[in-house]
Amino acid sequence: MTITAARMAAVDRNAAALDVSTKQLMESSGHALARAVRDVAEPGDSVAIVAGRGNNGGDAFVAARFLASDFDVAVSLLGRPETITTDIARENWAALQAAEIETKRVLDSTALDLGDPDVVLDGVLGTGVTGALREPERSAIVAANKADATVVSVDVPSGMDADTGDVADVAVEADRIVTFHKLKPGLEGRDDVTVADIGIPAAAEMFVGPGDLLSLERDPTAHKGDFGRVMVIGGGPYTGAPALCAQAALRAGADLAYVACPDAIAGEVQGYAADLIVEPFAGECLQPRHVEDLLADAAERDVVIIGPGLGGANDTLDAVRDFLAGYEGTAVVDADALQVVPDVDTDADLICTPHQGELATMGGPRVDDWEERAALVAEFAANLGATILVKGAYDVISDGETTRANRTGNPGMTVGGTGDVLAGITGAMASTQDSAQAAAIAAYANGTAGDAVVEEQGYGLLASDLLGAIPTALWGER
Ligand SMILES: NC(=O)C1=CN([C@@H]2O[C@H](COP(=O)(O)OP(=O)(O)OC[C@H]3O[C@@H](n4cnc5c(N)ncnc54)[C@H](O)[C@@H]3O)[C@@H](O)[C@H]2O)[C@@H](O)CC1
Ligand SMILES: [K+]
Repeated sequence: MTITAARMAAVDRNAAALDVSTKQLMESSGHALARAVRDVAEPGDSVAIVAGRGNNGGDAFVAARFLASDFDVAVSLLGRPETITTDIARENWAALQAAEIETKRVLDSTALDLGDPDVVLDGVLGTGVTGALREPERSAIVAANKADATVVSVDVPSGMDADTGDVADVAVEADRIVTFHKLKPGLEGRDDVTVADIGIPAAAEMFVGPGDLLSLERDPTAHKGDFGRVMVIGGGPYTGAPALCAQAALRAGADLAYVACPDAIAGEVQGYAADLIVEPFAGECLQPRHVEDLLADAAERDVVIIGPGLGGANDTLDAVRDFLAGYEGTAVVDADALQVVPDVDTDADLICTPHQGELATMGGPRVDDWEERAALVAEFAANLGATILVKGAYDVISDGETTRANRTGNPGMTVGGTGDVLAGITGAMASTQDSAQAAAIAAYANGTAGDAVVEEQGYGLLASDLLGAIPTALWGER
């Protein structure tokens, strides 16, 4: 199992939210590095530590503190201490000064002199490298490769892309690599790598947390359409459900939300919100005769959400079946529409959002213990070939490969309509994220919105109260 740089940053942030700070992780990283250096060095050997200004360098500062009593340690910082990019790395640099451990500042590429060390510890660049190599980092990498020393790299050999293993320019030729938490994809197949457990709790990966929202950062050059055109197919016996769902999609950042609904209720749906683009079809409920037109419209949109307020009439369910059979994009399936999923033959990428009763109707597992449920839902999702988000006190999300759980939300959210809101957020997320991640973020944000509303006003929450709280849940405090 490997982990990408982006996922690692998310897990790190989730760990911090679980009260395991990045500084604690850095301490573990530095300790693991010091152990690796001890394995290749004799007491009294000289150890040249080359550190960049990010957390990769911070790990190396910690290692220096662990090694200084038994080795001849000298730390070279590539740049001025004021320009160290993170507080925790800067604090660990300060700790070296306070302990009177030998440090040097390398202010230009010609100033780096490693001497003739027995060991070089390479903390120049880790997973945070971006763009072409700059100075003095580039020269430091070249100097490390020239040294007649055993080279130990921190996390990844500096200059290498951790996700791909690509070296665009030069990279440190490491004899040993100590990587943290999990193997990085770019290091796969090498026999010189140690994976160090740095104390990240399993919960930081299992439970959706604020780190999962890091992928929602927006590029300032984005334009209309980049964040999704979401189409809700819903309504008939109910009018509020599709309107709530489509509004939630907008609050979750979709650019445009379309509601395809029977013309008998179209005016009512539009009346709830001017922001919606209502596209009526003839009659009082969805029927097979509407499917051809809906498929043509859906092909122009990024994501479809089918189910909210549709009802469970036989011909409506037939229409859902026909629609999914002909659709090839991403579809969030909710409410009555869920029951057709097990026997539909489709090329669509489905995200099903059942509560536990609906999951049982689909032929899925019904167990009380959430961890047991998670394992069974993963199996069920794999067999179905779909992503499933099972709503509950602990929401479970799985695409059969990745399984997550969500703990946000509260008993006030058992009120009608919150599921429509969740489906809407899921649809918006699915236009920029892969399906399992979209569902995970949606569950987290929906619950966070509900928690914010209840904190402010107490119970008595309406699903429509959630709408205004969605943006802060997604883009507020990280
Ligand atoms: N995410 C985690 O959970 C943990 C990460 N840790 C360490 O943190 C590292 C990632 O730290 P950061 O995100 O601070 O990033 P890095 O330390 O990998 O690199 C960022 C620094 O490099 C400079 N830089 C970036 N691209 C450059 C280029 N092309 N040429 C020259 N300089 C360049 C930046 O200005 C910045 O100073 C990991 O590799 C690992 O060593 C550990 O501290 C423990 C926990
Ligand atoms: K490194």
